[in-house]
Amino acid sequence: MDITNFSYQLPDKRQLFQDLSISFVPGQINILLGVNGVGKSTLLDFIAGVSPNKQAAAFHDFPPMQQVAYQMQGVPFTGATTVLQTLQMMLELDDPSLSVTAADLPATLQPIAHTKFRHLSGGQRRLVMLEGVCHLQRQLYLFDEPESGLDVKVAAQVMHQICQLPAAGKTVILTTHQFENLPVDQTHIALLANQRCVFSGSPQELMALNQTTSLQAAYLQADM
Ligand SMILES: Nc1ncnc2c1ncn2[C@@H]1O[C@H](COP(=O)(O)OP(=O)(O)OP(=O)(O)O)[C@@H](O)[C@H]1O
Repeated sequence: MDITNFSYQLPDKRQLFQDLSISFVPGQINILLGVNGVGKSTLLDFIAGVSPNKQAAAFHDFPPMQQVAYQMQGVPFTGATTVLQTLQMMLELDDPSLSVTAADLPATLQPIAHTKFRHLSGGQRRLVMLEGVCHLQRQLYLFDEPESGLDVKVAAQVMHQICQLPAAGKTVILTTHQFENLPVDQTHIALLANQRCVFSGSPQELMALNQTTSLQAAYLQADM
């Protein structure tokens, strides 16, 4: 899955990408890194097809929109539905005959199965959305800062859940600013800076390039 020579100007005429070429590895966890505002979420929007002016010629071998599950930042549900009703609605997107009960939910969600969304904390809302997105049957999963706002223990669980997807042949692209829980095996890193992709490779290659054994240190030393 490649993007080649992709340029994009924001509505206020600032150039966000200039001849951006970037690759993602199918069947792996692809981690999109870069400082705040570099364009990670915008790029996910283009990959997901939610940005209307996608320059199709620059995007190669991505699955069609119907095969993409996208967990955007924020939570798109109103407060009136319960956790179970929300997950049921998401399951029905794939197959109206599917149903979910409280007993099917992971232990973290069972106690809040019948709680309305408006009574959940921000972190709990994110957990529910993650659960729903992971159960959709898609080829490509996009997660925009899936650990943001979560307690360290829950964040580790979230990353563990996401890391199960490649074992089922799925491809993941995620953005993050946290390094603690990032998997280093079967992982591809793409680093955005200065309107381009300035590094593409494994975590080991990024660490070797910057002569460190810490991924976070390698990121901090990278040329951005
Ligand atoms: N609708 C919009 N109109 C104008 N500018 C926008 C719009 N959406 C995003 N931007 C700008 O695009 C730039 C990239 O934003 P984006 O959210 O893609 O960055 P990011 O790398 O995901 O940042 P963060 O790590 O903070 O989430 C930012 O400068 C932002 O202000």
